[in-house]
This record gives sequence, structure tokens and C-alpha cells, in this order.
Amino acid sequence: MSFPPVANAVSIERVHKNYLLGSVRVTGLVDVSVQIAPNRFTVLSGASGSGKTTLLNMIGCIDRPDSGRVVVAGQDTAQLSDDALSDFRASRIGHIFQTFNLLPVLSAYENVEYPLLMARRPARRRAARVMELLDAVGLADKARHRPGQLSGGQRQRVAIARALAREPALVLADEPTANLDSRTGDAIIALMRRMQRERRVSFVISSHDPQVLGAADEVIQIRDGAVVGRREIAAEGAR
Ligand SMILES: Nc1ncnc2c1ncn2[C@@H]1O[C@H](COP(=O)(O)OP(=O)(O)OP(=O)(O)O)[C@@H](O)[C@H]1O
Repeated sequence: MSFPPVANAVSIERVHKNYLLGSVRVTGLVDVSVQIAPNRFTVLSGASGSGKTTLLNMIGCIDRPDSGRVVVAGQDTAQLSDDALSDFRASRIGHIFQTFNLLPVLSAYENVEYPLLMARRPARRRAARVMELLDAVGLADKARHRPGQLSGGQRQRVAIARALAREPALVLADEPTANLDSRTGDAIIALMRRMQRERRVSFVISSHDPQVLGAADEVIQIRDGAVVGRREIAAEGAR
């Protein structure tokens, strides 16, 4: 399936989100408006508890805002029922997590294949896609290994391949280097950057890792649930 190009990968308009902890209201996001251009490597930065994960969860359709508009890859998410939102999320958004979140009983191959099985892709197309992706992340020779037989960096490579399996418009990564040593983290950042450029996909990453910030096209600073600054590093295509 092909999709028309969109002006913004993400458009967030006046989003508010609170959490209830018992009877206590905890602020997640306060009146956040932000546009994220497509085909870029955008980093959300901020101290612990500032609201990065909450914002990423809004963009990733994992959670809905209390009020405001969330448009992802041209789709106003409020227009979708919960089931349609799950389908949209699975087909258009890839997720990468701090703790990798691979299925431990499946091999690297099967972990990458899983979203394609869910999408009912025919077996031959699945096999070609999985091997192309494992090759792209440098793990073609580890296809039969389970996560427990792989290093942290290798597990994150599998997770990157899995996130890209369905050719999403957007890949979201929540602190993707937090559980890796700095050298492995650097390699993972370089891999994500390369995938972003080669596959013309938008990456939005929450991180306070200086190495991740250093790789960004743009940094969006979050504090106390609000966007407090933006730093443009380079125009798209200029890096
Ligand atoms: N499910 C929840 N229930 C209650 N409060 C929550 C929930 N999720 C987040 N919060 C609160 O919302 C605020 C923003 O949290 P969030 O996880 O978005 O921050 P963060 O910037 O991602 O932090 P970190 O870098 O530590 O992951 C914090 O005060 C947090 O305690």
C-alpha cells in the first residue's frame, strides 16, 4: 500500500493529559502544541518525569489525550475507534523500547516476522522481508538465536528490524540506549540514523543521552509537561 506524502509526521495541537493516582491528579502534559517534520531524526529531551514518555505515548497511539488533537502521518487519531486505532498503530508506527521487549521464546527471525504474521503477509514475502531486515541490521547470521542468546546491542538491533518490518511512516524509540554501554549505544544510534535516512522514515526518540542528542536533526525540550524549547540542528537532507 502507498500513502500520500504528509506535511507533518506528527501534529500535536493543544494537548492536555493528566493522570489520576488515587485521588491525586498528576500532570502529564499541559497545553502541548508541536509539529514534527517528516523524514527526520527528532529527539524529545527533558529531565526524568518531564513528560517525554507521555508525549511519545500520545504520538504512538498507546494512550489518548484528555483534550487536544493528535494527528499522526496525516491521520487525526480522534477519528478512529479503539480497534481502528490499534490497526493504524500496528501498520504505521514502529516502536523501540529501552528494554527491547522482544518475545523471549521466539528467535530473532520470528521476532521480526511477528508483525508480518499479524498483518497476514504471505510466507514468501515474509521470509524475504525478514532476511532483508536482519541483513540490514547486521544480524543475518543470528537469525535462529533467541534474545537470551544475544547481547543487549544485538537485541536492540532485532527490535529496530521489527519496528521497520511493516514499513511504518514513523518509528518511536523510548530511551533506546539507556540499557546499553556507551560504545554499543553509539552503534545503535548510528544504525537508527542510517535506517532513518535510507528508508525515508521519521524517527522520534525520547532520550537524555548526549550521544542521541548529538545525532538529532532537531531537539524538542520538555519541562514540567510543556514544550519549552526547540533546537534545529540541520535542515532535512543537509546532514
Ligand atoms: N500511568 C501513570 N500514572 C500516574 N502518573 C503518571 C503515569 N505515567 C506518567 N505519570 C506522571 O506523569 C509525569 C510525566 O511522566 P513521563 O513518564 O511522561 O516522564 P518522562 O520524561 O518520560 O520521564 P523518564 O525520563 O523518567 O521516563 C510524571 O510526573 C509521572 O510521574
